[in-house]
Amino acid sequence: MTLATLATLASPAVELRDVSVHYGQTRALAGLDLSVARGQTLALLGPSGSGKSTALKVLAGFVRPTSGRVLLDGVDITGLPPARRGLGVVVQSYALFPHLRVADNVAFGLRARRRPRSEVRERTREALELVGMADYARRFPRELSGGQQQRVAIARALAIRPPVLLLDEPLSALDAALREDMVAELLRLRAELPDTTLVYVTHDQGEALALADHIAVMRDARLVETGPCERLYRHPEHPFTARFLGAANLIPVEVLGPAGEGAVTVRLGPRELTATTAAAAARADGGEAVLGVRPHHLAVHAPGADLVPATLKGVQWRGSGYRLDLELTLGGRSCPVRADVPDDHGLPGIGEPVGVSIPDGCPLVPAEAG
Ligand SMILES: Nc1ncnc2c1ncn2[C@@H]1O[C@H](COP(=O)(O)OP(=O)(O)OP(=O)(O)O)[C@@H](O)[C@H]1O
Repeated sequence: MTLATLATLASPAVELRDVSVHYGQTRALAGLDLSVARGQTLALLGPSGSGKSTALKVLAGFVRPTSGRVLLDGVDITGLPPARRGLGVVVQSYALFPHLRVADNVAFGLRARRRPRSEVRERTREALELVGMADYARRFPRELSGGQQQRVAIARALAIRPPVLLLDEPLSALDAALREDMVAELLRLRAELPDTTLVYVTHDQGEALALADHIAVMRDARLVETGPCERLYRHPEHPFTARFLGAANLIPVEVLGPAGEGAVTVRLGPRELTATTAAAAARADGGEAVLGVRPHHLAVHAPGADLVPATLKGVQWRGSGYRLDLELTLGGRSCPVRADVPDDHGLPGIGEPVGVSIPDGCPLVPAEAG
């Protein structure tokens, strides 16, 4: 193995280095650094307008960055047109050619690359089998359901055997039930293509957690935080991550001091709790910090001396349970929070006092960051 090959293997599969994009006066990306390892699935997660699609388009080559570089296996491809990058791209609207049959849609990229006929036939069949659409090869896109069209779009991207597959909200046009099915399909596909690197744009945290092994959280043209899914969910370092990934309530607490490895004691109303800390949050020692408490971690009781006093502000029935709007009273300040509880037994009327308990083990995040 040559040194050059070794260097390629060690490089991330795709990388954005200090990439900025301006569309006229709009800044869509501001100094984005992103690196995706070979075989990794990275979800780009963030609210609408945060720059996710732009980041993907820069990787695909559809948008030229105002500044910064794009690397594929360590090689600078910033100036390379999309077709010469050899990446698979699937966008929101399936963009199948309506006048071509399924098989011809899938074969399109291979024919454009002037591959021999036998190879085109073989790879088209293989790609359609991979997405479970081999029986539909002769149909036209209009004769398929939305989910089936989406699978064909994925097969078309896969047919060229791209080392990197870029998916931009591929399920956004589908209804909820079909999305669930497609997430399961994509997971199966993922398992069959362990060496393919996947970048998946979504604003749906459930999809991101189900499909990705790493998540990059974006907001306002910038990367907020990136890391393995579980780390980001359980130990977010930024309040925005805690809120966006798991809808955590951000409750101000007083940090009292360390409580062993990766934990601190905090005071929340009348209670002392143990909170987990990531490296950045540990710096909040003694300072302003907030506890990220997910709605299903709050429990609501009748008022009590060792409970956080609160007022019930609203109740919504959600089918599988109840979503409560509460206002915590914390040393004269009030803090709105949401709680998800399984039933409404024992709940007082709107405007009445309640007591709230919060478990140990919620993540502490610095209040000033994010
Ligand atoms: N072609 C364009 N011309 C001008 N502004 C654009 C263009 N494309 C995107 N923008 C702007 O750039 C910003 C980032 O857009 P982008 O599509 O990357 O966000 P996003 O996070 O993918 O959003 P969504 O989830 O709504 O698709 C937004 O403010 C958007 O309005």
